[in-house]
Amino acid sequence: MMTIQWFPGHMAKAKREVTEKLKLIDIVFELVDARIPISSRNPLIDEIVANKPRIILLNKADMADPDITKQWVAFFEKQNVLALAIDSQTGTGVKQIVTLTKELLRPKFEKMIAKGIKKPRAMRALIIGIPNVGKSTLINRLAGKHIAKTGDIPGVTKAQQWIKVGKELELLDTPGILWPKFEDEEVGLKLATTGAIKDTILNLQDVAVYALKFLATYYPERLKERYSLVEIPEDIVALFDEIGKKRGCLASGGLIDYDKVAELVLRDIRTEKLGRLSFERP
Ligand SMILES: Nc1nc2c(ncn2[C@@H]2O[C@H](COP(=O)(O)OP(=O)(O)OP(=O)(O)O)[C@@H](O)[C@H]2O)c(=O)[nH]1
Repeated sequence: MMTIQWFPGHMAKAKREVTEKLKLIDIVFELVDARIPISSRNPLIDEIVANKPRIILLNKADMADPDITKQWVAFFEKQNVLALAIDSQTGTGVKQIVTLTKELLRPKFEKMIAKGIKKPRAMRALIIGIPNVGKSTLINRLAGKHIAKTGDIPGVTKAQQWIKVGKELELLDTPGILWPKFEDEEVGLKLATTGAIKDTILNLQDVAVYALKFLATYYPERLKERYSLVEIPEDIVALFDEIGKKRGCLASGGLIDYDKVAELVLRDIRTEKLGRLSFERP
């Protein structure tokens, strides 16, 4: 996983690169994290993509709360944006991307045929998303074999290549990478909780405090069960203490090691020890 420093110059360059790629394609697959579908979007995406047909792909849906994901799909559809829950790692939902794309682009291609083009070219698509959202994994999944390297270095320009997805669809081999809205503190905390940004960027204890408060509010039963709590203490330090005592996160002298507690809780969240969690609701 890469940590990208998004300086204003980098942002301008990323935007320029995506804008260039947009000229080549018919449809955008906007990849977001199903657990945080708003925080994992680029703040300027609507402006940048503007009039291109688009499908929002709620990736890593295997890790998200299925009921909440359904609500998100309905939320986007209410705004006239097609949305689809997928799991790029196993391929769940991925076939539907092609079906939806065909439906969405049919009018455009029927027009081409009406103009006398007998054999229209393949439909062309671009995957766009913030770092670590699963772009390379999805490209590999759509390609059916390992073409794009996962963990590719972002921003390295090379000749544009098309990857065939069946007969009717082609995908640009390099995805569009855009930055998240990380000037917003809560967005940063959500990105860190889900592991989208490196743990060295934010204070680990701050992230765990945020995550635990969220769990206490929205998933109290799972929190109790995981850490064998009879009640969830109101006070966040007391909650850290309880979890630390139960799990043996101790420093010398028998004191609770809060960094260890934070690490443990975040690891548990990211490895689904508390089940499928969504950190954003419509
Ligand atoms: N559980 C789950 N994990 C996924 C899914 N898609 C991708 N991942 C994992 O998420 C991590 C990031 O995936 P990548 O495909 O490298 O993400 P990317 O968007 O190409 O990342 P950058 O190259 O940093 O821009 C990897 O560990 C993947 O295995 C998914 O649908 N479900």
